[in-house]
Amino acid sequence: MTRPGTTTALPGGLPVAGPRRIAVLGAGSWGTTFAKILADSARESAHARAEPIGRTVALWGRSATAMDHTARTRVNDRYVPGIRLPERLEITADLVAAVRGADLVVLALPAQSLRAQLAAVAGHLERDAVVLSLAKGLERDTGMRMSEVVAEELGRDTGLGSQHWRERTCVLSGPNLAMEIAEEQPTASVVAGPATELATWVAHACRTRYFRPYTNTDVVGTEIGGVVKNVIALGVGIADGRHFGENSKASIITRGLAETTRLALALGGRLETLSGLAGLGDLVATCSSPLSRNRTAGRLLGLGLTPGEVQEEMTQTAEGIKSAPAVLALARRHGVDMPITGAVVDILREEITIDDVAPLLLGREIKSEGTAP
Ligand SMILES: NC(=O)C1=CN([C@@H]2O[C@H](COP(=O)(O)OP(=O)(O)OC[C@H]3O[C@@H](n4cnc5c(N)ncnc54)[C@H](O)[C@@H]3O)[C@@H](O)[C@H]2O)C=CC1
Ligand SMILES: O=C(CO)COP(=O)(O)O
Repeated sequence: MTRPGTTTALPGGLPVAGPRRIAVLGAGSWGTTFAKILADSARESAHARAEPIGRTVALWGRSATAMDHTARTRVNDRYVPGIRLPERLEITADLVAAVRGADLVVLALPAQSLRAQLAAVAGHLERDAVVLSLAKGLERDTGMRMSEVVAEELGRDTGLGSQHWRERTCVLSGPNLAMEIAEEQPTASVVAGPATELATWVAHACRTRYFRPYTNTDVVGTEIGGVVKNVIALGVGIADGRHFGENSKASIITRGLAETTRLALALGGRLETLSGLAGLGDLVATCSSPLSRNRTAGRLLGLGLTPGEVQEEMTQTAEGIKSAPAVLALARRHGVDMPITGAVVDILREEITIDDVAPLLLGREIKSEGTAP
């Protein structure tokens, strides 16, 4: 059955057999790794059909020096050290060349940079292109999800209207620590789109023997799961930095899932999404792994560094730091109680000290368990 607000057909102008050219914008850890997935997928599916590889994949990064170096060495030393990138992957700092003819454009940029980059690229996008957002953040000033930013910004800049882009925008989220995937460790993920056909079209383009995308049409739930788990991972990191043990961390993870689910449901997301890869799956991976930048940032806070000192220490994006206040504001607008997010925001604003956080992280009133407020 089709859900209200979803469409059933592949939008016009798309090759049914899958994208012919894919551009990945953003050559950090996830963009570089995802470009590798796409290039490997193109090779594997051509091999399975005993056909030549018909699909090109380009990875764009803003630094000409860094992209030159990566193109020459086939390794992105700074973000995914030691991983050799597929020979056929185009590596470029030329934005126009990257997106020319691309029928799938993947956005692998930090959430707060996305709008400006969309404005820069809008004039060069193919009208029928599909957009896939990988970012796990809310826009700080507006509280918008990335798919909303894409539809609004491209709708305005291309003159095609936000509905045109809403029908063509998918998001990908799940337990996807980039470095593990770059090492080809088996991993699952979720592609959510406005229609199953479109999500499936995208999923086929990023399926490899080590990366397994599932599909759904719950764009809201999938995005909220990815955004809020970063904030909860900050909370778990704080507990870790305070040398609290596994009980504390499991308690924060579990109650963190409850508040994430409350927010997602209030915004129209679905319960099964939050108990799936984009909810529970990502939360567990991020909160358990020393590879997580958000957990690491939280840990530094727990060890007593100020938020400013933590920002200076972090060489990669920890989205939760900038998104946490926007998550809390969004929750308040929808009357959703998020005590762990609230405590993390208080710490980031230096309104409470790390010594006061233990009771706050798990609320203080006696309530019944479950996701209800
Ligand atoms: N690294 C990971 O394991 C995963 C990351 N993500 C999400 O992917 C998004 C991107 O994160 P990462 O690749 O990890 O970040 P990163 O910190 O590794 O790299 C960010 C990249 O974006 C570039 N960049 C920053 N501002 C820019 C701008 N204004 N214009 C153009 N390029 C700009 C940087 O130069 C860098 O290449 C984030 O929203 C993150 O939450 C999602 C799943 C996994
Ligand atoms: O989103 C991620 C794993 O799914 C990456 O988490 P961090 O951004 O905390 O490293």
